[in-house]
Parts: sequence; structure tokens; C-alpha cells
Amino acid sequence: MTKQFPQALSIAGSDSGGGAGMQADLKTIQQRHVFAATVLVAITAQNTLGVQQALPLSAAMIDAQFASVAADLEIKACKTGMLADVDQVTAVVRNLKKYDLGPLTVDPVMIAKGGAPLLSEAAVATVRDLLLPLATLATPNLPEAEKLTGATIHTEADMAQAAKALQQIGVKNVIIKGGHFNDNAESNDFVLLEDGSNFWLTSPRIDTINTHGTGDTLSACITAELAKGTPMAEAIRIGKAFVEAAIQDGIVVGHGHGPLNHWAYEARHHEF
Ligand SMILES: Nc1ncnc2c1ncn2[C@@H]1O[C@H](COP(=O)(O)OP(=O)(O)OP(=O)(O)O)[C@@H](O)[C@H]1O
Ligand SMILES: Cc1ncc(CO)c(N)n1
Repeated sequence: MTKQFPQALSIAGSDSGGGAGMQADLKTIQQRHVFAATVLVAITAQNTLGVQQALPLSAAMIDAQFASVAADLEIKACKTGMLADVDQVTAVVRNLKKYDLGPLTVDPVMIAKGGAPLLSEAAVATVRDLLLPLATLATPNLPEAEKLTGATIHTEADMAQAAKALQQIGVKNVIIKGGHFNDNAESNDFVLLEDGSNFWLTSPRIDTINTHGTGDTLSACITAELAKGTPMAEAIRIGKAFVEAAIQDGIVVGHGHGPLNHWAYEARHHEF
């Protein structure tokens, strides 16, 4: 007996340590019972302690992967993660314009938890000017939102302002993630939807260093839901619950910022 699953695409960098990047995307999308395809943009030699090396792939290799996927699969939603440099961002933008890959979630990844750059300084403007206008949803963390808008974010009111500024750039829906507000007892994210409505995603701040790949996991879960046709607001709420469970029910891997438990949400909900 054959079964059909919706198909989603992760356009991202590889984390050899398995906790973030494309690996977090694959694990998350799989857990939501969506079939995951990939366009690899860069390879990192990485573990829970940091990024030891990074190798961006050529624009030609990125083009070839998009062409292969688009020629054969039926992608219903896609997301971007680590994009490395101007050449890679430009190639990804060219392909997103060429093929219909469904709603696009842009996680504008810039710096890994340990401080290693995952996007060059020069490419920030390319992401802002060429990629964000294509985004159905963007999910910046606080430093990323500051870089993209040029504003400083100290308060929850600043988060709401930054979301508006991103909509002015052309992003339809925005989540400003509050994970980096370290002295706040909660880890709250601000959501601004296309119709102008907004809400907060609230959760207690979990006291853990195992937060490697939180942002990737959130945006991948939302992408999987969008591939199923889940409405945006509900997809976002499922994403938040998924990442919260994955942080809460920690697992022991490595010696630094450990990865999340991608099984936790399904273990709690027994949906499938
Ligand atoms: N300690 C924590 N407790 C609870 N929720 C958290 C914690 N840290 C992050 N989160 C949540 O995880 C999600 C991702 O936010 P975060 O700001 O960490 O993203 P990020 O910096 O892009 O992550 P990464 O770069 O590691 O992928 C958000 O929903 C945020 O609220
Ligand atoms: C490859 C890669 N993508 C994204 C992140 C951010 O979590 C990371 N650490 N590594």
C-alpha cells in the first residue's frame, strides 16, 4: 500500500554535529510527517562546541540541486537557513523566483550560538533587499532583527516595531524571536501577521545550555505545517509548542551547547 506525504524543502547549511542547520530541519520535518528534500548551500564542520570549518558550495551546484528537486518533486513549502555569502544568497533568490516551491520561510541565520559567522557581513544587505521581499514568513532572532532593520531592540515594544519594519521591507508575516532576551524569565516571541493582527507566543525560559538549533527547529516545524496547508497562525503555534517541548525534554549529546529533543513533541501528543 502506498501513502502520500506532503513534500517540503530545506535550503540550508549542514551541521556535522547533527543538532542545527539542515540536520535539525530534516529531523523536525520528518517528525511532522512531511517528506523533506534539501538544497545544501554550505557544509560546516561543527559540533556542540562550535564551528571548526565552513565551505560554501558554488552557485552552479546550488542551481543544479534546485533543478533536480523542481524537475521531480512537488514541494509545497520551503525554508532557508544558513546562506553563507553573497553568491549563495543570489543563487538561492534566482531559484526561488524560477520555481514554485510554495510559501517561503526565511530564517535569516547570521551567527551560530558559539559566535561563528554563518552569513558574511556583505550578504546581510542581499538578504534584506533580495530575499526578504520573497518571504511569506521571516523568523529573525533579536540580533538578526536589529541588523536587518538597523534599530536596537531592548524592549517588547521594540520587537513589535522591528516586526513592522520588516513588513515594510516586504515580508508578509513576521516572528521576532525572544530567545536572546537572556535576563527575561520568559522566552516570548512576537508575531505580526499579513492582515496586521499580532500576538505573543509565550513560554517560561527553560534554564539549559542545550539550545543548539532552536531557531532552525522552529522555522522547520512551521514549514512542515505550511506544506500540509495548516493556516499560518496555527502553524506558528505548533512550531512554538514543538520547540518548547524539544528544549524542555533535553537529551545528552556532546560537551557544549547540546541539541534539542526532536522526539519530544510527538511523544507528548501521540498524533500520528
Ligand atoms: N531557554 C529557552 N527557553 C524557552 N524557549 C527558548 C529558550 N531559548 C530559545 N527559546 C525559544 O526557541 C525559539 C528560537 O529562538 P532563538 O532566539 O533561540 O532562535 P535562534 O537564535 O535563531 O536559534 P539558533 O541560532 O540556535 O537556531 C523561540 O521560540 C524562543 O522563544
Ligand atoms: C549549518 C548551521 N545552520 C544554522 C545554524 C544556527 O543554528 C548553525 N549553527 N549551523
